[in-house]
Amino acid sequence: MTAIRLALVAHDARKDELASFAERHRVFLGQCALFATGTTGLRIMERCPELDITRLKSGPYGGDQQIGAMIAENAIDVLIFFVDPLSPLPHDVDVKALMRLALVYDVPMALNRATAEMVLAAVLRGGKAAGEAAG
Ligand SMILES: O=C(CO)COP(=O)(O)O
Repeated sequence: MTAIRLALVAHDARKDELASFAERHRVFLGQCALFATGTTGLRIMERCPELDITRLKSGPYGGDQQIGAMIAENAIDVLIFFVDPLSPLPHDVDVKALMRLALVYDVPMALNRATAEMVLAAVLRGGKAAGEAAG
């Protein structure tokens, strides 16, 4: 089976939550091809050093756009993006652009932990969330 290409992104206030999520699912994540924005990737690797994560630029410096471009190139199957809804962000337009491309290309996109748990459960069961959309 081809590895699921999973993008992981979190805003600062949600990075601990995403690192804990990654830790809980570290066995499954170990079977995925993982991509993350710079600081998010670092935080996950601190908790789960065995995970092989391709780290892109930090979000405000183009990391969100890099992941968006990967989605447009059909190189991401699932986006997990723990968003902070309570803080203003200097790169809000990049965040919106990333979400927009996930919508345009119908890539499963989890914006909080509850949804991410459901998406991973669906991926484990197979089906569209498992990357068939990339077909
Ligand atoms: O800003 C981000 C998402 O919008 C994430 O970037 P970092 O993982 O580098 O903090």
